[in-house]
Amino acid sequence: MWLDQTVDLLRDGYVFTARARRERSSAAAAQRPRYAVTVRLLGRPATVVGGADGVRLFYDSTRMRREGAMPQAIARPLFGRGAVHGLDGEEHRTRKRMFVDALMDRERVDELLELADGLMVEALQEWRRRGGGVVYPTATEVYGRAVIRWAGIEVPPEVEARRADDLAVIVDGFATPVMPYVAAWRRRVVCDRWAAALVRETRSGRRAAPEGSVLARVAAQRGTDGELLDVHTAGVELLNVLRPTVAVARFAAFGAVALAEAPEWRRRLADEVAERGSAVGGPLATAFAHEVRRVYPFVPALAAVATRDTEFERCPIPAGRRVLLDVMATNHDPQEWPEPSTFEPERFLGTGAEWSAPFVPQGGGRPESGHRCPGELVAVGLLALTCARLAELDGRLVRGQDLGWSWGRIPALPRSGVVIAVDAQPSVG
Ligand code: HEM
Repeated sequence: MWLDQTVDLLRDGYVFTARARRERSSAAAAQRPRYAVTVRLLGRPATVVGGADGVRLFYDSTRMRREGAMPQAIARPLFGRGAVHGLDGEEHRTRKRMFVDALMDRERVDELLELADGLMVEALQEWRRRGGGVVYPTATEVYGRAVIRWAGIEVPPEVEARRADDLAVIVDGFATPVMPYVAAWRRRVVCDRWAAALVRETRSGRRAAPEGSVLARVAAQRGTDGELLDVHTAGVELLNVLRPTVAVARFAAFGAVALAEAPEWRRRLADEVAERGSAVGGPLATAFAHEVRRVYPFVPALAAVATRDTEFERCPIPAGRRVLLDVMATNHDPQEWPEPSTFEPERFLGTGAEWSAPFVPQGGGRPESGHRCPGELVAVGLLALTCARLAELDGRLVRGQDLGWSWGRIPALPRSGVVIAVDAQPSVG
């Protein structure tokens, strides 16, 4: 068996699978599989799949499980111990229903988006006063404050800001040795304690959580045995709503870059806000957000384990083999996406492409019945309103900043955070 490639994965990040495919399949170029390549990670072989067929295989729960798929060294700091991400079968269905009920209710999500929009307008007014600002930290704080309040967690504003920062540090460092990873773990411990205390206080009646709020739901959540989840696990799941919402700020930074590179879309989005009198839920801004999620890097790959012998592109996958879904390559598959490198939001205008098999920025299949992300309404809504407000702001990128990112650093982010200058204008909103 060939050498372990875990170090290559840490070094190559997003381009690891592409590089592995190129190196392994050059000998058989005529018969080159589109996705299938077997790599060796953490001492075990793993087979890469992708494209629409790969997505169908990966989300076939009769052939794949999640338990043991993600290395604990990554899953623990990012998702927390006992999180929904690693569950299977009835246990997963029971836990997942809570997320789907809380996060896929359009009316409730609209309340979150309106709250976030109000905070975003305030933040951008402050930018106007100061002559500009930086997209990533601003979006981190706005999304953090909004989701904490919407989740039914009443805490002082400085705690909202601190927790938003903690959660952003977890996302930033979970896959990057050494200092970012240590920082991520430190913040994980702090956030776990905080979230467990919120659950404990809610259960004991010392804290009021509005009915139907995320906090009320996690505090009341039961396992398949009918018992309340232990406070640690309930807290972990509370954070599994807050943390990824804050992480949408990474897409916001990329969205700001995309807007700067597409002046025509900037005009269209600004006009849409003016016509609709709202930045929430605009069809053009929503299509723009989908295209940002398709084009820019966030999740590189997902992991499962085969539960029985199967195959992909004639490559045998024995039971027990780790399987990686190549998210980045699937979102850029030239057989599925014409001119995949071109930024073109029209692909998502009234086409339903956001529900097509090869669109997997937040996983594939159905959120109700599989592991697909239940937070897409939230993520797309926040990203769309942010792009719409930035379009309306009509700022410009500050020259000389480093908008590049490292393909080796997961998750990616433009290095400058995206610095925007704004001319003094009368305030709107
Ligand atoms: C930054 C934008 C986001 C990205 C890129 C993202 C991506 C993903 C991906 C790739 C998965 C795994 C899918 C799978 O394993 O098959 C996932 C799962 C999940 N996401 Fe998101 N997500 C985002 C935002 C959100 C938001 C805003 C929420 C909550 C408000 C959320 C909550 C979850 C939860 C609870 C799961 C676990 C689902 C399960 O295992 O059944 N995510 N997300």
